[in-house]
Amino acid sequence: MIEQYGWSDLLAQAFAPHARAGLTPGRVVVQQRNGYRVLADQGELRAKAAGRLMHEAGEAGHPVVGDWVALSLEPGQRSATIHAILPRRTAFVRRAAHSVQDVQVIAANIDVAFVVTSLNADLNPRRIERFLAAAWQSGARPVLVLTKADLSPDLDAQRAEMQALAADCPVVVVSARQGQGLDGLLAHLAPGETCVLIGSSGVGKSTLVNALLGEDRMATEAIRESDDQGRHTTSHRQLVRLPGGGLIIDSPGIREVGLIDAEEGVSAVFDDIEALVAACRFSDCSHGGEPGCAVQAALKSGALAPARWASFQKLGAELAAVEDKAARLAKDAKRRGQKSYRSAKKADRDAG
Ligand SMILES: Nc1nc2c(ncn2[C@@H]2O[C@H](COP(=O)(O)OP(=O)(O)OP(=O)(O)O)[C@@H](O)[C@H]2O)c(=O)[nH]1
Ligand SMILES: [Zn+2]
Repeated sequence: MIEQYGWSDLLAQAFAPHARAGLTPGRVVVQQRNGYRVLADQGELRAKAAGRLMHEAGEAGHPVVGDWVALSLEPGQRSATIHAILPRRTAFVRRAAHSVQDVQVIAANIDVAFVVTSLNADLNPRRIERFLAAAWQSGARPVLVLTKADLSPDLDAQRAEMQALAADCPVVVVSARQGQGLDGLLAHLAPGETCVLIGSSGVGKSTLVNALLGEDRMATEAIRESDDQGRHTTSHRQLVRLPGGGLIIDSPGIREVGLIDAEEGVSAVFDDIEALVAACRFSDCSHGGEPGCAVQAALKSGALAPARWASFQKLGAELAAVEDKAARLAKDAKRRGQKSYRSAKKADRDAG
């Protein structure tokens, strides 16, 4: 069962200590105000996060849709407790509303981000760039999707303009209305991989999701109607299997992820990582194994997804070329009264 939701040998390896502790793997498919629904080999279960997990982890360490988790099952009941989250491969985050330091993870372990824009209206390059940046920063592979091809005044010119903007990322053209281009879009999503659709309101995301779900959508609705809990959920099902074997996460939060922090620009999406870097014990930490490295700790706990860290490093290198980073870091370190790793090492040597 869980293989169909993207379970892999790599995940099984990461899960091994939890398996030895008698826990069961599952994937969070729905996040509700008062709990979760989790897909395990036993089927879909209601789940609550263990108090310890909620208290010990910051907000970024709370389970979200797409997370792989370690569960204990209540015998005879269709409910479970989440004890741990496996390290996230990728993650969409935004700053938590109540705090600048804290980040909120919206969804995890997404392989492909379809950035959707429609061909009937004026194309907005800045907005598309922002959605593409949000996709890159999550660690997912972006694919630019041009919808409503049937309404395009000049398809070839628009496609060329968008391909130039999207650089290396693939561009696909679809018309959900005419049922065109869906196979080309799905070609970017392997079985067991997870995708999201992000983009502005009205560009045709819902229409596209419905087209991709096809007949399975009916089955999804039927499952919800017969929900034996007898309670209607306010949030719709968020992680769903597509007929072709891919998976899709759909929720209002994820759809608009690229619009968050628009004012501050895309670099604001990396605030959480900058806070981690500032929390390393040494001001010149290379995050490559020094003691007291907050980045390595976050990678290990799963609070920071490796692909996000890789994107940050890539962008960080680019930023360093345009601003005097060294001067800024030195100033920051002085303000915090941090010791440099190199000078601490030297002091150790001198003392010993
Ligand atoms: N002509 C044409 N219209 C389309 C196509 N796809 C979607 N539409 C129409 O565009 C409008 C908006 O589509 P939605 O799917 O609701 O857009 P959305 O991106 O989900 O919007 P939000 O739910 O606000 O995020 C609807 O009236 C659709 O019928 C298409 O391929 N061709
Ligand atoms: Zn570090």
